[in-house]
Amino acid sequence: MSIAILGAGAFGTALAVALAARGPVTLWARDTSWGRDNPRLPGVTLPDAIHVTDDLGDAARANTLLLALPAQALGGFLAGHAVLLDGKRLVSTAKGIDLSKLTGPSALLADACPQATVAVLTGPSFAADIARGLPTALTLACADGDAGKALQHTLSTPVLRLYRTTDVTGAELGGALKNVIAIAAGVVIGAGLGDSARAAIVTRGFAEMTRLAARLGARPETLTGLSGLGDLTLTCTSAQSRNFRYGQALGSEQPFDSATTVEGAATARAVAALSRRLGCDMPVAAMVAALAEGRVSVDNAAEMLMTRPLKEE
Ligand SMILES: NC(=O)c1ccc[n+]([C@@H]2O[C@H](COP(=O)([O-])OP(=O)(O)OC[C@H]3O[C@@H](n4cnc5c(N)ncnc54)[C@H](O)[C@@H]3O)[C@@H](O)[C@H]2O)c1
Ligand SMILES: O=P(O)(O)OC[C@H](O)CO
Repeated sequence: MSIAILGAGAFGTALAVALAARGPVTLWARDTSWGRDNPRLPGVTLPDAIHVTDDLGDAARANTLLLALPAQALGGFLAGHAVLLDGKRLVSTAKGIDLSKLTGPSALLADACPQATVAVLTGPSFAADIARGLPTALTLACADGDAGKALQHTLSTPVLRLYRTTDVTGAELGGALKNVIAIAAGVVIGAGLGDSARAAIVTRGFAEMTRLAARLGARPETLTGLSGLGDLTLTCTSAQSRNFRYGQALGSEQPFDSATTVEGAATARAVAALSRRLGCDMPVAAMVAALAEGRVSVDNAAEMLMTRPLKEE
């Protein structure tokens, strides 16, 4: 099985390094001027088994293509290149909800490439950890059980352990929504509101993650698995997380580098729109969207969440 990774950001590059332990991998980037040392993944020199190219036609000759692009870039990329990708095994690593279509990456792929086998790779995993060969467990979600099993075997290594599910909706929503809650957790810590408040926002955030996922047809056990609770735990507790750090900057009114990929900010806006459409209460996500757009202050956001009507858990 030939494998290519489309997108040489931190995660695409780390996956290439991990999979190169099993055999040749092609890594496609728009700009390859960095040679064998990608500034998106500092301290890692690419092994020889990785063929780096800026020729998408060359990369798309592989039969398994991992799309490691940010969620808000995926739709535009597919609009330009779907014809090269259709009929392949396509695996998205994006953790977000597309703002214009209000869908996850699997629907974008299926719409653009109707003959493709579509899957999602998600779960708790920092690119730097994967590139260092640290043990990591992920979820491979594919609606076609047999195709999912084949992909699980193609993409697992001795240190990259993939579990599989057919619940693509649940897996991709877990990955998208945890980024929103991680921003909220970062805000709490950045604003000095304390660890107890962080535990509260993560738990209530998880409640609304499961509520929205259920409304969209996800299975509850998927949300308590690696792709949901697992990734929520990682992202809300580690300063390695860009979403968490962005939240910390918001909470402490510090500047944040706008070139950093922070999937949860756009996804919070998408979730706010979805929650209005579905009549599904998502107060933490709504507050993250308002904070990211500068519509409320941190003090007001905390007060609004704490003074909502009292209710059962
Ligand atoms: N970094 C991680 O630890 C990690 C872990 C798991 C999942 N993810 C997810 O993987 C996705 C990618 O994240 P990342 O960390 O690699 O981001 P990144 O910011 O490091 O890299 C994004 C890459 O996408 C490229 N890109 C952007 N728009 C493009 C376009 N239209 N066409 C071609 N290339 C384009 C950029 O040039 C860049 O190389 C995100 O959804 C993220 O949530 C990241
Ligand atoms: O750095 P973040 O916040 O994008 O998180 C990276 C991964 O999604 C963690 O699983």
